[in-house]
Order: sequence, then C-alpha cells, then structure tokens
Amino acid sequence: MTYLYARTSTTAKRKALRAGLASGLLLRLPGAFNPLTARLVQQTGFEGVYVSGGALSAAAGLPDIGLTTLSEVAGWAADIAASTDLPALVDADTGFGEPLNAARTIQRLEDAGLAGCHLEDQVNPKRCGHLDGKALIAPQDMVRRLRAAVAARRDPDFLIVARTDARGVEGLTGAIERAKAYVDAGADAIFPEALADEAEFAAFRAAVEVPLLANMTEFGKGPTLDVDQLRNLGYNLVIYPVTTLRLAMGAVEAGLRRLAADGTATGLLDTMMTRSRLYEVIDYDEYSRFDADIASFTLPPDA
Ligand SMILES: C[C@](O)(C(=O)O)[C@H](CC(=O)O)C(=O)O
Ligand SMILES: [Mg+2]
Repeated sequence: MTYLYARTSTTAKRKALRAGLASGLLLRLPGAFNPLTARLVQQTGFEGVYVSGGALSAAAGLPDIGLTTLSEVAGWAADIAASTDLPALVDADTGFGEPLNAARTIQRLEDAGLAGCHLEDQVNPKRCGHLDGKALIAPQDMVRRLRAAVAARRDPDFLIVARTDARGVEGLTGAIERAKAYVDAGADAIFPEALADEAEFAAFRAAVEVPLLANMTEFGKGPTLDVDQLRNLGYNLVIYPVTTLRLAMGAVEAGLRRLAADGTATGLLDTMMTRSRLYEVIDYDEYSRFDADIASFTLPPDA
C-alpha cells in the first residue's frame, strides 16, 4: 500500500542519499516548490528532491533575501519531504543567524524529515548566489557556523553541505581555500556557487576530496553543464533549483493571458494536467482502496 503519501522512513531516505553519494554516481535533484511537484520529481525518475530557498520565497511572493524564517522553511520543507520517498535536500541559507541559530536549524530540519541541507558563507541578509554585490562572513566565522551545525546534528546520516559564495567575491583561489577549511570543520560535501566556467568546476574537483554539488540554475552566472559533462567532471550532486517553478509560472502566465483574452479556458485544455493525471499523481486510488466510503469517485468522461 502506498496510501497516505510516501512510505519510506526518514532514516531510509538519509541512508539512500548517503549510499548514492558513496556509489560515485551523479545524483540529480530537481527543485520542488510544493509537495505535488516533489511527487512528480519522484515519478519522473530522479534520485532526490531539492527544496530551494529561492523557489520557496518566490512562491511566497518574496525576493530571496533571507525574509523567510526557519519556521516557515522547515514547515514547507517538511511537507515536501513527507510527500515523497526520495531524500530531500533543503537550502538553509545562512543558517538563519549566528552559529547557535545554525545549530538549531540543523535540529529543526532533522525533525522536519529532511535528508540534508546546505549552509552558505554569506552575511545576513543574503542574496541569490548569481547576483553581484554579495558579502561574505570571514572564513573563521563560517567555520564556527559549520562546527555548530555539525555538533548539533543527532543523525550522522543527515547531510551537511557547505556552500561557498566566494567565487564572485574573492576569486577561485579564495573559494577553494574556504572550501578546504569547511571540509576540515566537518562539512560532508561542498557546493561551490557560481563558478565561471568548466575549468573552474574541474579545479574544484581536483582540490577537494568530499562530494561536490553543482548548481544548474537557469539565467545565472556560469556555464550550463549537462549530466554527462558533470559526470565526467566527477560531480556527485546536481540541483535544478528553480526549474520547476519557472516552468510552472511560465505556463501559468501564458494561460492567464489567454484566459483573459479568450474569456474561456477551453483553448488551454491541452496544455493542462488533466484531472485524471492529477489524481494519479496524488495516488487518489490508494485512498479509495483504503476507505471506499470517503474517497471513491467516478471521473467525468475526458477528465
Ligand atoms: C540555489 C539557490 O540558492 C536557491 O535558493 O535555489 C539559488 C538559485 C537561484 O536563485 O537561481 C542560488 O542562489 O543560486
Ligand atoms: Mg538559495
């Protein structure tokens, strides 16, 4: 039975993520900005789900400048993680404050059912890693942030990824130096943000022993590399953080314009997820099997 969302325990999801990293294969994590999208990520065959701070804040109608709180992010991420059997990795921004806040962030995200998170070395308020004008905390302060996070972790399988935004601020060498210090502080993996070209991806791989995460966000700085290129470069995780939100919102905007113009949604039907497909994605059938009295339905023709 698969009713009531997903049936894989958080422990098993974290172990799957760890095993995936140990396998040396590239794990692909598209962003899911809500639980329904996470279910689609699973059903289309990916290895994990990414919960993007940029996408969550945009979905809330906000810029990605640290306005969302730990409680909000943990709550949204918990719903997303619970809706899928895949491990979910969440964007924990700067850890929501001082090292003590980062420690509490880790425990909240563990309790929320996440498989891991990333913490970055920007100051508060942070900004999207692909914008100019970023400011960083000192390397030793990020080391304190990470040490506090690692010490607070209760499940050793919860993955703590250190992100460095240093490339655009201090250059490649500075970013690599920081990454090494973050590994020494206990980071399980490194997320080098906004590298300029493929050679820089390779330089990071050569310099750092732990798993590496590649961010293939659209309309950003740096190259778009496909999975074969990332595999050849030796990367372990790739995120497509805002892809599903951009796809959905592009379709929503176009559809709304057409609805406004036409006065009917009839011309839009072939661009929509049908009622029957939607019910399949949320596994409505399983709920009906569980209790036919409350959850049975007959679809209208052509639904
Ligand atoms: C990965 C990221 O931190 C996110 O919040 O998803 C963003 C993505 C984006 O804004 O395109 C980032 O800072 O790269
Ligand atoms: Mg982010």
